[in-house]
Amino acid sequence: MASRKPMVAGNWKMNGSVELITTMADTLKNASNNKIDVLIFPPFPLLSKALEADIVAGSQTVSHEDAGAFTGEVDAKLVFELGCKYTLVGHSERRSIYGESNDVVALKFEKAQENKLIPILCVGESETQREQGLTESVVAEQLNVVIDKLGVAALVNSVIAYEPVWAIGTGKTASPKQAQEVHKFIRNKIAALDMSIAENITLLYGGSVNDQNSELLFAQADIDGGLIGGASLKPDAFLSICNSAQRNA
Ligand SMILES: O=C(CO)COP(=O)(O)O
Repeated sequence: MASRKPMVAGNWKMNGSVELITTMADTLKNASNNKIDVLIFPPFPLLSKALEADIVAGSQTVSHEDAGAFTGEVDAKLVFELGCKYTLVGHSERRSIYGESNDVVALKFEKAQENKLIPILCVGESETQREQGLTESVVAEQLNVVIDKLGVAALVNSVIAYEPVWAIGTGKTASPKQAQEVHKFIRNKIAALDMSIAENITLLYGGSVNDQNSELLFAQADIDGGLIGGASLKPDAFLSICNSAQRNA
């Protein structure tokens, strides 16, 4: 019997403000979070404000190094010490804009877990890759690099977010059927290695999720919640997405 808990996570990217933390904290008090996990990934300087306001918060990335002369980087140990439970790793914007390879993403995943953070591993194909029928092989490779390096057991304390690159910030959401197909592929792939991990791992969908489409997406059997970009900057829309997840929990 699967025991996975739905999750709604807001990735603010390079957006937000101290004021938005306050508004969001007030709004999220209305989200009864007992059945789902609700969390925010604000920019680094807002993390302590979010935690002080009782928002569960995580970082948008962590360094793949422990410490040292890496100007501008932030290490996982510090993020954990601050009070965070989660970090994103391998978001497609980190991969495409900052050149993070699958190997670097796997190192970040490892550093997160070594420092007691739960990594949310982002995977997903580009539009061209989908058109070429490569969706499953791209997603499989992104997962394999982590599994080959750390073993399938490393997935126990992790979350996977399927975010098709063509759906991010474009308003082109994957249909519930398209998203479910890839989520099912991911769960089956893990199940081939370990059934219990596959049944219990939380799989999020991300890419133009809003308060109009979240209900149907979250109703899919293998979609356990969402990683929300733009709509997570609008407290009312974000609350309404949380409520959809709650209804489907
Ligand atoms: O990248 C995303 C979340 O990590 C999705 O962004 P949007 O919801 O703005 O498409």
